[in-house]
Amino acid sequence: MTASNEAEQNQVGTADPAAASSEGIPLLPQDETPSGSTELARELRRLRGLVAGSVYEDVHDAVRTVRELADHLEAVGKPVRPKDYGTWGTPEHIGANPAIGQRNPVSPPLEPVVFPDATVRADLELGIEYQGPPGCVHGGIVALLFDEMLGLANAASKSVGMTADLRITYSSPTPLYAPLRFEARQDRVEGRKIWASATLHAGNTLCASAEGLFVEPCGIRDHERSRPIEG
Ligand SMILES: CCCCCCCC/C=C\CCCCCCCC(=O)SCCNC(=O)CCNC(=O)[C@H](O)C(C)(C)COP(=O)(O)OP(=O)(O)OC[C@H]1O[C@@H](n2cnc3c(N)ncnc32)[C@H](O)[C@@H]1OP(=O)(O)O
Repeated sequence: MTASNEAEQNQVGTADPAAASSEGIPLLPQDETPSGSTELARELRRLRGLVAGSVYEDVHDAVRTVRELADHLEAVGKPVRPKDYGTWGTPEHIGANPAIGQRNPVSPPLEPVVFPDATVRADLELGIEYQGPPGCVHGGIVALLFDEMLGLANAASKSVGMTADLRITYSSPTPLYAPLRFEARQDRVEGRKIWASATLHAGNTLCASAEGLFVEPCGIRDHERSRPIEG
């Protein structure tokens, strides 16, 4: 197997939509990492919700504990730097993503599934740590998740690019602690330009919709695909 084939095999977001049932199949692998990083991120997500969503009389002991934990992790961890990935979409790259990264406590995380028509869907609930207006999801968080969903819809359709233009229409407040559904699809491709669109519903209510233009970076195709994209 060539290096670029191997890199492509390891890429996430490459599940074949044709293999999906009408229930969809996960677009990204949802494996627990043997190291426990996924579990660590899950507990830190809990902490984010607790810290953002509560007031405490005295947290000095908790501060000490968390500081010791951070010192320990800093001492024993091996940093994963962008220049080490070699390519886009590897577990090391995607794990740190703020929308879908299983290693990133900032990510909800989105757990997208793909359907045979290459539509990508993600169901989730968002808590207080994502709040904008009282009881509602922050508009910037909605934009982040739309950007990711559009990117994933492009990945499912096997042509991807950098976000060049992202337009969001906020139609109705997006509620916290309510089942939300994102759906995204690639609409068309012309040369290096890719258009995709998405919706966000809470039940039957359309909360927001998005349209994005993505531009395929030079050097992402074929044999050059595993070349890192310089930002
Ligand atoms: C990419 C490979 C991925 C592989 C992954 C596989 C696995 C997937 C797994 C997981 C998916 C993860 C998904 C992540 C999602 C997150 C996405 C982001 O957050 S991206 C960061 C934010 N975006 C930027 O930082 C861009 C900054 N801008 C640029 O770098 C450039 O401006 C760029 C690349 C967008 C275009 O630059 P130029 O030099 O390559 O190309 P020019 O010639 O300027 O434009 C090409 C065509 O596009 C139009 N164009 C460019 N920008 C436009 C704009 N803003 N509005 C309208 N048209 C625009 C131009 O008019 C031109 O059109 P004419 O060919 O003449 O018809």
